[in-house]
Amino acid sequence: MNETGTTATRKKFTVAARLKSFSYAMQGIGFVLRTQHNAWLHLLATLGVIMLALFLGFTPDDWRWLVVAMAIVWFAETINTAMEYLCDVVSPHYAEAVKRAKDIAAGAVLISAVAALVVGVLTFLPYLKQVS
Ligand SMILES: Nc1ncnc2c1ncn2[C@@H]1O[C@H](COP(=O)(O)OP(=O)(O)OP(=O)(O)O)[C@@H](O)[C@H]1O
Repeated sequence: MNETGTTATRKKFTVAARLKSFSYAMQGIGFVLRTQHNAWLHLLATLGVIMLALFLGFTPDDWRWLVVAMAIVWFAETINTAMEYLCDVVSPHYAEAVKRAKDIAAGAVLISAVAALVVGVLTFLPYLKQVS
């Protein structure tokens, strides 16, 4: 441990190190996209929603809602995946506490998806009324 009470060592700030850090984060997102079936569904929904919003000519205000709604789902999904991997390291075999942790993290994804759905419906509704 260092003087800040963490195991992280104090490193000098460099642009190269920040770029490397960014590339690790991109590797994490890439891994989630390649391996998580739920992420494939989120990706499909994200692309569908973006295309529909472009077609309907969303205002910047409405894009804001859409971006926030999509971001919370991706945020929850990536954290959930990280949690699952961590749980498997902590306890590769069945453990009641691991089941609780994984199910609660999955619940967070569900909450975010339902919230995004409500935001999406409320944002799209006025446009769809105009079209019909
Ligand atoms: N090591 C473990 N100990 C206890 N329970 C576990 C463990 N691994 C998974 N579980 C539980 O078993 C159930 C099924 O797990 P699984 O990971 O297959 O869930 P899933 O959400 O269907 O998977 P995926 O997200 O890959 O589609 C969940 O309730 C999960 O919490």
